[in-house]
Amino acid sequence: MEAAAVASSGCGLRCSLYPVPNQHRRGARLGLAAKRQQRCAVACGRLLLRPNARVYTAASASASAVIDSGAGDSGVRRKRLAVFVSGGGSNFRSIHEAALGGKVNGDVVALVTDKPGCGGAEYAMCNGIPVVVFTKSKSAPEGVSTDELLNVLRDLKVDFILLAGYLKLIPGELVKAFPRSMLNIHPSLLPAFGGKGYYGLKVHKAVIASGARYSGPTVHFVDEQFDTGKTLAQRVVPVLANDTPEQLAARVLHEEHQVYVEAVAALCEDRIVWRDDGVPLIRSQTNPNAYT
Ligand SMILES: Nc1nc2c(c(=O)[nH]1)N[C@@H](CN(C=O)c1ccc(C(=O)N[C@@H](CCC(=O)O)C(=O)O)cc1)CN2
Ligand SMILES: NCC(=O)N[C@@H]1O[C@H](COP(=O)([O-])[O-])[C@@H](O)[C@H]1O
Repeated sequence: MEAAAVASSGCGLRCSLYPVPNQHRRGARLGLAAKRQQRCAVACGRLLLRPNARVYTAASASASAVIDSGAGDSGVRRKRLAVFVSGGGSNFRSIHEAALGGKVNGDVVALVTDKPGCGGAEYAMCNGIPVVVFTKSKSAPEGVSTDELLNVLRDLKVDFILLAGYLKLIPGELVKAFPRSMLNIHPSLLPAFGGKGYYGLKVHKAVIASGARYSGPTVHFVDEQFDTGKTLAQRVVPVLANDTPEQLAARVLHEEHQVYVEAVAALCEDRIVWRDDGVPLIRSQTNPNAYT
């Protein structure tokens, strides 16, 4: 299937056949865009391309144009990020904006989703970020397998994976392929209120029902199970006497946007230090002897 067609992306923009110059790029643009063998299912508006389709899209061109982004002022190489999203994607957006604004020493080079119609995927398409549908399902037959996804991530030279409201279990093969390189954000103070069944508003309902007086987001490394990887950062918010789950969710989400960007900034500046007992710490940007 040739993607010479141009799809309306539903966001007022149209996907073109050229790289979209809205990523924060410090390195040379190599202009490798040309026709390439497409390994992934790229969603461009309503046009969903199957694996192995020979395509020439804004998304693939845009991604392949940033092969070597080089080192920034800090001397630390700019990192390449894949963000996994199932929903609205506000954490994804805050990370993308932080990358564009220079707060994060990295570029979002792919959005991976199990829900091609979600807000996060729409935002990616509107911003020239390739969308990969993972995994294949009845509702997303254009999805890729784990092996195909691994190939795409290697192709895109992804350094780090960031789960941001992604609701499916990450298979062991993928976890193993990105050791100490995959983060998740969870909307409670883990290990409380985590694991299968705890996602979105269900978490906040359970927190309120428990009578806990404090909650807040946890950023953690991803292991093979839901929410059991090592904690990297947390923020605390009060649970108020008359809170609804929606009110608590909004208070926690506000903190998520700050703490995830700070954690990703540290990751991309190589400021994560692993203590001998396996606990990851963040080295302060301003004081190299201070850790949180
Ligand atoms: N290998 C890992 N995969 C994922 C992790 C992880 O830590 N290790 N974190 C989750 C995110 N997560 C909370 O942070 C989470 C998401 C979803 C669920 C859950 O119970 N999901 C339901 C399906 C919901 C849906 O599709 O609508 C289910 O699996 O039955 C629990 C925790 C991301 N993946
Ligand atoms: N267990 C995973 C989980 O519950 N994740 C939560 O889903 C929301 C996604 O919002 P967003 O799509 O606006 O970033 C966030 O609150 C995130 O912590």
